[in-house]
Amino acid sequence: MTDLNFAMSAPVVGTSGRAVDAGAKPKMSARKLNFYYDRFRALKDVNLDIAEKRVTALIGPSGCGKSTLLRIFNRIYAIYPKQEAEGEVLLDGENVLDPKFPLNRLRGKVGMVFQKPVPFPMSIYENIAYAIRHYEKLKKPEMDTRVEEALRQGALWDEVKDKLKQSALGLSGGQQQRLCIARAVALKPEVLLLDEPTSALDPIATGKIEQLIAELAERFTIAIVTHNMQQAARCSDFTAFMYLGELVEFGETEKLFTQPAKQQTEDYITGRFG
Ligand SMILES: Nc1ncnc2c1ncn2[C@@H]1O[C@H](COP(=O)(O)OP(=O)(O)OP(=O)(O)O)[C@@H](O)[C@H]1O
Repeated sequence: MTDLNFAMSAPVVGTSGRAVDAGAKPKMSARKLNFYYDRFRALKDVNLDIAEKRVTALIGPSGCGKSTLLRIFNRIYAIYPKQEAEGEVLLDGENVLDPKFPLNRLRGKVGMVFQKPVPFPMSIYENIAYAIRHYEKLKKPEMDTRVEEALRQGALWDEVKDKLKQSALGLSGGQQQRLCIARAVALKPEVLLLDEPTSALDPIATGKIEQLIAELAERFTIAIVTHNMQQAARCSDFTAFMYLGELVEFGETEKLFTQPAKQQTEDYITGRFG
């Protein structure tokens, strides 16, 4: 598909509860995006818009290229040999794949949270402060405020405020993942990429992260890779269904799950394959 049309006549409230209306303008866009692991073409001419301050879910069977696509959005692949992207990824109109777009600037604007929580082996406070220090020089009281703000945004403050000096490795898996989200939002990014952020968590911790995603969508543009279709339906405003490296269908989540336009999408969401 070529361009996405966010301009709709009447405002619609999506399954996430947020308005999916004409106000959803593209924040990040993939244009004719191809990706190669050496000679293997993992993405094929992908065109996709990620709407500003909305949640976009990437779904599809294992190996279809969801994580690859997410990893291109913050150029994380660039550290690996023999991995190459062709085409463009526009962030507010600027091509972030252009080597002239500084990596540090990109990482400041586009944060990422991985499947397995990866807190640094240091205190809860330092996990946040260490990330901030990479970008900003703050005095102690300002840093304290920023750390608190980030932990509040990560919906973790109340649980950790009395043990900020304790090791982050002592937190539960769900708390560790919220810490990783707090660490990402502490840098005040514009876009948050979440790569299966709940796949290692139990249903209660998953519920907390989903609630957190809904809160964060007020401030950030979010793209989430998930295997869990109920999660995509609950959390996202737009959904992209991918298959074998191609973007098969993209649209409002509610529509895609209730009236998919393509047979392949219908087969996948009804569990006929994948
Ligand atoms: N480092 C790599 N080297 C070679 N091929 C890779 C590499 N990483 C992924 N691939 C291949 O690229 C394709 C897309 O993989 P990707 O991890 O993006 O899929 P995915 O949809 O995220 O899958 P999953 O849901 O299983 O995580 C797959 O065929 C995969 O085997």
